[in-house]
Amino acid sequence: MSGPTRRPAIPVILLTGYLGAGKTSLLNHLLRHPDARIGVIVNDFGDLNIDAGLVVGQVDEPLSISGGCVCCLTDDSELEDALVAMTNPKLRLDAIIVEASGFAEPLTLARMITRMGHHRFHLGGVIDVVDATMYFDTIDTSSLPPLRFAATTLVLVNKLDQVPAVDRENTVEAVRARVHERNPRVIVIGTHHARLDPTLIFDPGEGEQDPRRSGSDDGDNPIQPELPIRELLRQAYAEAAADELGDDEADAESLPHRHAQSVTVTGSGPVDPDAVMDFVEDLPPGVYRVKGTVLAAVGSRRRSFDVQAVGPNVYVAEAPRPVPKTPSLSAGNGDRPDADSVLVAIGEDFDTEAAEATLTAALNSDAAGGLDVAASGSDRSERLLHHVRLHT
Ligand SMILES: Nc1nc2c(ncn2[C@@H]2O[C@H](COP(=O)(O)OP(=O)(O)OP(=O)(O)O)[C@@H](O)[C@H]2O)c(=O)[nH]1
Repeated sequence: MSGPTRRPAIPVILLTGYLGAGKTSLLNHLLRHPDARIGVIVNDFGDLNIDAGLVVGQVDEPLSISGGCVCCLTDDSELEDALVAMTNPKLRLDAIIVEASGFAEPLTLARMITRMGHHRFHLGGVIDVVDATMYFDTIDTSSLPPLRFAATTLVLVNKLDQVPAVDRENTVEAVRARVHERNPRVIVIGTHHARLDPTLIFDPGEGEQDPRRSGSDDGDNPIQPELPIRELLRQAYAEAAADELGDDEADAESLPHRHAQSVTVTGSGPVDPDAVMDFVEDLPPGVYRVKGTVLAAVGSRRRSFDVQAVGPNVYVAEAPRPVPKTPSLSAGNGDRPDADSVLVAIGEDFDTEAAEATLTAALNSDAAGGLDVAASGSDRSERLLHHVRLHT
């Protein structure tokens, strides 16, 4: 999305949840995705329980790579060094997931990542996994909803297979209501075995496709991009997962199994930056992510910006080159050779028509004559530029 000299910042996703809720299951599920290249940081060495077959190398090495990377930290102060190391373009990672121990406080962790403010990575969301059968006995036991949801962007109500089929919807709804009492912007999704559609939280294969992260022009110390055994391991795990389902398959089919929805909108000419920021700073209900590139008038110049939002976290960076001629942002968006800007909104159960209408207006304000760019371009870019300054 951005130019040849600037590498896109990698999203850092925090994975939190009460003991045994399903954090490791989610991690393993994401690692199994055939296109995913995920860096993993586990800050509790003793609890490391990632599928060993998906991890190559010794766990006490600072970095190792196959389907995913593992860096085990026994000390939180090492976190920033590990994150910086994982942004090495040779690793071509799509995302870095930090699995916190069961007792970690999401708010504190989120603040820690944000404070680091490193332009090579940014907070890409906080996922909290809760156990559908234990939620009201463990993390939500007082009259006030848990504070942890203030920092959360996505809650998985996991282990729904252990709830009678007739009660599943109500169970998710009860958790959703409590979470929303604390933070109405959190997306709440029911899962079993933490089977989450990965496109909700990162772009599988994005790091692989991005030549700036390939390091291929960098001859020394190459890291083998793909271990031959990787595919075999994925097949083995896919078969194991099928066996695990076994006779429960039919029942599992009746479990909520939703996929992410997405809307892709393009625009020509400079966007209305304020309208874009209105959208990304206050995402409509159900929209979890927004990503793309926009062309904006800043003073007398036109500049392109990479824009990302995950829940309440907004990330904007200057894009040295405009939107690619063939955006590969989302399935079904097709070729849009004339686009100056493109934004994709991703979420679950959201009003796609309303989102499309709002974004279309924001990205085509010039054509609609609704914005006098020459007169107001600079002022209207101020919020956009403010976010850029936060990461430089
Ligand atoms: N029946 C059922 N079991 C699950 C589900 N998700 C996870 N489990 C099981 O629950 C146990 C705990 O899951 P983990 O993924 O290890 O949970 P965790 O949050 O990483 O656990 P800690 O690291 O101990 O905090 C494992 O035995 C999983 O196989 C689910 O949706 N349904």
